[in-house]
Amino acid sequence: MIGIVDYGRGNLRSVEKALEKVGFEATIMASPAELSTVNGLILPGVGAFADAMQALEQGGWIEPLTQFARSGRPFLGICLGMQILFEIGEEHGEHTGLGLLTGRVVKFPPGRKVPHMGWNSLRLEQPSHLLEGIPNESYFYFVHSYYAEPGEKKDIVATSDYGVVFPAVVGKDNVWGAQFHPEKSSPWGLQILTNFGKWVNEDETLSSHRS
Ligand SMILES: NC(=O)CC[C@H](N)C(=O)O
Repeated sequence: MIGIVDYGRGNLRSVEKALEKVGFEATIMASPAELSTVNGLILPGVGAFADAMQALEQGGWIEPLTQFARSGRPFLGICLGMQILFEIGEEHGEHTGLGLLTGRVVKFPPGRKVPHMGWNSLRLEQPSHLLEGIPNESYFYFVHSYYAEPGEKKDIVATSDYGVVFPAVVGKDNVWGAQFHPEKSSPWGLQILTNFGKWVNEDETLSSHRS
């Protein structure tokens, strides 16, 4: 079972529907107490960095999400949900993120229209389970004005180019993020959700972290 974190800032239904479409059961979770019942987690997000972190804090999510990431179970952040995986966000001042990945989230430099909105292609930087079967240069749907600058280059799995080459997919161990919206990026976004769902089903860390 895949949990979708409901902290009042997400495109929850579209993520749930997309997962169902590709044959995976998902549950929208309004409380961190439910984290013990899921084998994989999706953190969606729409809006501003600090506001999302505040909403997570108010909902009592921060420590439980950190524990979940430590448990080794698959964790995927989408769009703003990916950005807040990092240590610092520069949207409207500097704000602390979840710090599950090292690095910061910065604004696109002047000279291009923001938000970067619409379809853009992906360049695969390294092989990964999450992007298995995704051809190089396939298109995904983006809406964002900020992008991640990971502290570790090896966490960059795929990039896109919007005048500046930025990470479109990041990942380290079990913690992954997509700057685009896989749930709105048929057909290849659905392939990514399929890969994630398969990974969740194959993962066996839940039983050892259930206590
Ligand atoms: N679409 C969004 O919610 C954007 C997330 C973030 N505020 C950004 O601009 O990058």
